[in-house]
Amino acid sequence: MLDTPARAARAFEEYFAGYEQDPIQILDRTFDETGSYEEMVILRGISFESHCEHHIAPIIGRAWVAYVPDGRVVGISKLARVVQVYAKRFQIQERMTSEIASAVQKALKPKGVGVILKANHHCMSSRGVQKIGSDMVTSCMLGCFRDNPISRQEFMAMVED
Ligand SMILES: Nc1nc2c(ncn2[C@@H]2O[C@H](COP(=O)(O)OP(=O)(O)OP(=O)(O)O)[C@@H](O)[C@H]2O)c(=O)[nH]1
Ligand SMILES: [Zn+2]
Repeated sequence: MLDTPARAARAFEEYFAGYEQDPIQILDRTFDETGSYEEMVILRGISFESHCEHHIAPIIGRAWVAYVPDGRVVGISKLARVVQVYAKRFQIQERMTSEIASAVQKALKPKGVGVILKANHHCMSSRGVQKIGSDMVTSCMLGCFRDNPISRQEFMAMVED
């Protein structure tokens, strides 16, 4: 175990690398050659690994990120990168959900943004109350996803269990 302190420090640098990255900058490059595409764009099932800020235990889950563009779209990998940046910080799931939605809203100024996260909290399974198999589901709906039930339903229908 002689090398463990240094190894653990390097691992923590990876776990929390998201503090060095700016989500708005990631979303900065947009494309307006959309061929007048106006419908919803959804990136489904983006896997993430985060750590809860209470126990520094893993939070393992998936994210669904949707937006309705208003004249411009972003490279689709950038949505996954934004999820990754916020995951690689100390988190609670509620804040991570709203941070992702706010970043997409701020950078793209779309007609609306929807974010759903489903995750297993290891602080609840490997310790403490020791409940395996329950996941936590959180959502943040902005713009038309908040105001228009049809947009919200269209998004929810794309989120498989
Ligand atoms: N709402 C929310 N709670 C979380 C999240 N991650 C961990 N927690 C909870 O944070 C709480 C911290 O509660 P404390 O009572 O201070 O800690 P604890 O004594 O270790 O609590 P137990 O986990 O119940 O043993 C626990 O209930 C965790 O389940 C999260 O992302 N969102
Ligand atoms: Zn925890």
